[in-house]
Amino acid sequence: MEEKGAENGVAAMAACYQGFDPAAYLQYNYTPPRADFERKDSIVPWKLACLHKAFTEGDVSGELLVDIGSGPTLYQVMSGCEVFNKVLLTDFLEVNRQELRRWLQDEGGCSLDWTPFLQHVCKLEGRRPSAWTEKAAKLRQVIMDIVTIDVHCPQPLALDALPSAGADCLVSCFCLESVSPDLAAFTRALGHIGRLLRPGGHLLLIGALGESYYFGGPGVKIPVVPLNEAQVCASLKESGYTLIRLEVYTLPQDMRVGVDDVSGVFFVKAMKE
Ligand SMILES: Nc1ncnc2c1ncn2[C@@H]1O[C@@H](CSCCNC[C@@H]2Cc3ccc([N+](=O)[O-])cc3CN2)[C@@H](O)[C@H]1O
Repeated sequence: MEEKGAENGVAAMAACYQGFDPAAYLQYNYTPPRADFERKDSIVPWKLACLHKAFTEGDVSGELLVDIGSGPTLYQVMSGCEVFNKVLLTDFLEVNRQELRRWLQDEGGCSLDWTPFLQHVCKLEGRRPSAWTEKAAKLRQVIMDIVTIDVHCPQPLALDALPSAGADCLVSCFCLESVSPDLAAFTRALGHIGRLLRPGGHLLLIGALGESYYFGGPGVKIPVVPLNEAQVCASLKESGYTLIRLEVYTLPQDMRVGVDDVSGVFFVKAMKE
């Protein structure tokens, strides 16, 4: 019976995602105030700083970085693209893969201008902001593919998507808790993506704390499993990771803009045992 329940929960979640609207989602979360590069307490600069530090502090290296559940966003690989010469983007929905492909092909039609994000990461790297064009070119050069993923499958990617050695590093932002009907499914998904990572490889995980829903488009209310820090740490341990660092950002009142009920954001750097 338990297995049947789990399958039904995952199928119901997949149905919720049919109304996901990448352009609306980007407007809700990746424009001011949540993406305001002039504000010290804005969420996106905090996330970019966590990722920059994690990718550049010396212990993360290798060939292949896989982004789990990319959605329609690119910010999560803007630091990693300087460390890995192969980056694989993944998402469950074709509409998101198409959004990413439009940026990759650089023929216009993207729903969001990523320039301010690229400029901010250049500043974090001590480069002049005008180097954003070089960073965009670097990103387009290292992204090898944009493929389908389902984190609820024990084998989340197609068998030929990865070399047999696995990925050297995984990054995943706001995906697992937003696609899992409950904590058990979240923990199982962590285990499934862990199988894509070589032993000793790193996981950089960003997610929502205390979130029970978010809008994936006008009127598209998607349920989320509300997590606290202790649950995140316990799930990582149970799924075969060693925690290196956990950082938490608490949303100021004016970052709560009605598109979700997030109370905080966690950043985890962990290593696969
Ligand atoms: N089975 C599956 N396997 C893999 N990916 C899947 C699956 N199902 C759906 N997906 C894929 O996963 C999805 C990823 S977007 C999920 C959005 N997460 C919640 C949202 C995000 C957000 C952003 C920023 C801030 N903030 O404070 O700045 C807060 C928040 C909290 N609300 C989507 O791309 C879908 O396409």
